[in-house]
Amino acid sequence: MTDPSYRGQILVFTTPLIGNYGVPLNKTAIDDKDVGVVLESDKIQCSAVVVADVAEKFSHHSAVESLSSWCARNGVPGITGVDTRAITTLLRDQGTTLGRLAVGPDASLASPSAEEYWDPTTENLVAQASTKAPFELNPTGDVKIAVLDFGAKANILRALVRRGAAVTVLPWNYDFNQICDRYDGLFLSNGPGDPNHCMDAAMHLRRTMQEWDKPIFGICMGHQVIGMAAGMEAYRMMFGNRGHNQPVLALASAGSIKAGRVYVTSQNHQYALKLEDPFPAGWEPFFINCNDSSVEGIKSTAESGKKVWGVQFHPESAGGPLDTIEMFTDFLAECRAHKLQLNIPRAQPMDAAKVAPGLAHEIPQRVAVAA
Ligand SMILES: NC(=O)CC[C@H](N)C(=O)O
Repeated sequence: MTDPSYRGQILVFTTPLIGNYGVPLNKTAIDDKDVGVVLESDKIQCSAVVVADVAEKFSHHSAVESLSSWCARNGVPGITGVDTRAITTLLRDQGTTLGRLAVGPDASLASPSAEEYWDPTTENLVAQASTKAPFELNPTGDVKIAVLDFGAKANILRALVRRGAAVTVLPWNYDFNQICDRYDGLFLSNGPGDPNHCMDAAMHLRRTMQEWDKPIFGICMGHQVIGMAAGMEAYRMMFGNRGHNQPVLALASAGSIKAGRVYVTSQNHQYALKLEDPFPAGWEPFFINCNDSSVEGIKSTAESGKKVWGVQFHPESAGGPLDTIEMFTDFLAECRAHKLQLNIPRAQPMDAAKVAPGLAHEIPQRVAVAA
């Protein structure tokens, strides 16, 4: 409920009893090593929740309030006592649907006109969810990562900081090209709504990918923006992929990921990159969804000389399986290797004939540095 990617959505829980763990205290003080929250952001992001049976009594050592009191404090409506199985069946048949919560006598049998349904996808929800001003986490980290914030989950920032990165979080439409020299890697976050609202970011990124050869990694919305910058198209799926048990097949190896393996992943998306054959020059498919064959990841080819990856799923989990969590380690390892390579002084061209007459052919022209 606090994942900013759910902004604007009414969530229908298929688990019948919801709220029995209660809600923990969500601290909101950023210190320079922590992202400042326990949950995925500082507030409830979804528009409403629908649960079959809400637990008023909660029991968990870290809980401080019930689900309904938390919703009330956040001004987010919830409805209970409805048949979520019937709603799920309807959504399974007709796909994600515009919805509306109404209670009381006036609501019964009322059939609102189409204009009475708010369609969140018409708005740029990313502009609402993104940070308004840049901020830093763990400034003393050894590798400097810029994060384009489309509505980042806290656990993504945590995954970077816990692996030693100094993280600068930038607004979604910030032109990174102006400051790219200061960073060792670029990360593009998850975010709510239609990725086509982020075309400005994709255009900035297109230039970055042409002119900057350091590692770039994107998750979910970030992956879609990378795809759009590479010339691919993002479309709205009839059935989004959600939940914590989505199997994806790796089609290429990179870092900890091995081609041919299936990884179980956490997902939350309504849009996807269109599967193209062939892929744009310099790009290849990275992962494919085992259930619906949708694109789950793309990467730059070895021949392109670039290090760019995007995944549609959530390696940071929270919640869900940790099968792909090492992708953060892989990304930072690439950034560190790249940084090391840049910092090692290159061999100066020498006048071979003067240094060692007769041995000129043995003096290496370039020093190769192992990654
Ligand atoms: N979690 C995300 O980043 C989702 C991306 C995009 N909003 C989608 O629904 O496809």
